[in-house]
Amino acid sequence: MNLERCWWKRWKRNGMTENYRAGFVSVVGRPNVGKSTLTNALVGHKVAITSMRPETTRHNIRGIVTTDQGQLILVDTPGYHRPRTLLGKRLNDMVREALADVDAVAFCLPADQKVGPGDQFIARELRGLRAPVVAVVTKTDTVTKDQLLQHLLNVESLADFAAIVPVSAAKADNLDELVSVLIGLMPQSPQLYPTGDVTEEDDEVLIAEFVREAALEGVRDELPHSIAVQVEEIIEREQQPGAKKPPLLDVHVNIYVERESQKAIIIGRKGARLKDVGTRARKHIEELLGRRVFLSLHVRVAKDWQSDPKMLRRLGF
Ligand SMILES: Nc1nc2c(ncn2[C@@H]2O[C@H](COP(=O)(O)OP(=O)(O)OP(=O)(O)O)[C@@H](O)[C@H]2O)c(=O)[nH]1
Repeated sequence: MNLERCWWKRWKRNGMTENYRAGFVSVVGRPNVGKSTLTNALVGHKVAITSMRPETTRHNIRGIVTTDQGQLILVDTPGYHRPRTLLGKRLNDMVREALADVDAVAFCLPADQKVGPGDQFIARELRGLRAPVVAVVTKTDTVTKDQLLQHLLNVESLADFAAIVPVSAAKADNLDELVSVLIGLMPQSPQLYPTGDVTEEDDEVLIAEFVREAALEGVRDELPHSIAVQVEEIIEREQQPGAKKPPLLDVHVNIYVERESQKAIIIGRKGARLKDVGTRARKHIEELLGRRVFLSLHVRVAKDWQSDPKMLRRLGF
């Protein structure tokens, strides 16, 4: 059988036309400009964690947006920044990796911050790419119309963009327009992932990320950078005879910090803070897995792991 014909028939049957477009879009920008919030808003599901602290994203997380016109695989990247540690260097390498071979780049520039040297640095890095770059002005809900207009002019003079699209992920404003602009830049291609898929990440990666997001809440100074999370194991409990619901899943997760004093902060008075972290993370994990979970969190000290190549490798960097 002619494989190509078979694929074509399936494509047609799924209601796709020959004008369908699909491809990869790298979402880049300085730390804390709203890349992960935007990725989640476009995908319509929580695939990337967010926080008020800069440098939250530590992996290239893929989120999938499917419409009748096309499909976007968004690659949410760590914030591009001046690295202070080996981890920082690895994060920048991840961004560069995410930029290789993409079909378009969404460069996020927040409306509430002046275009600065950090943005100019990224714009220079992007200049060498073959892929078109769309400037996405994020957080438009935080400024007045006049301020937005001025910001758009400043962004325009930064580089030669394929388009400039202002959006607010928080207010779901102009997101459809951004999707349509990005799809317009994708190559003609059949759908790359089945309709309904929202991410490519393993459950373990997402579980670790949900725990890290919960652990980040309310901690200050250097502590957010010092937290790393890894799922140790997931064990299915035995099904009780006659039980109607599926058995609980035991999820064992390690939270690494760099010093004993940080361990005490994460655990909190009489373990209250850790319990709270567990409750919040469990909610997202149960949504993700669609079943009840017993989450057990262990806080461990891995001295200066951000600069320890062996530990970084163990943690997947
Ligand atoms: N008001 C407003 N706040 C936003 C919007 N988008 C993101 N934020 C806030 O900005 C902060 C940073 O958002 P993130 O999505 O984590 O930013 P990021 O660029 O992924 O950050 P890194 O992972 O550090 O690179 C969070 O407190 C968000 O709630 C928006 O459209 N409007």
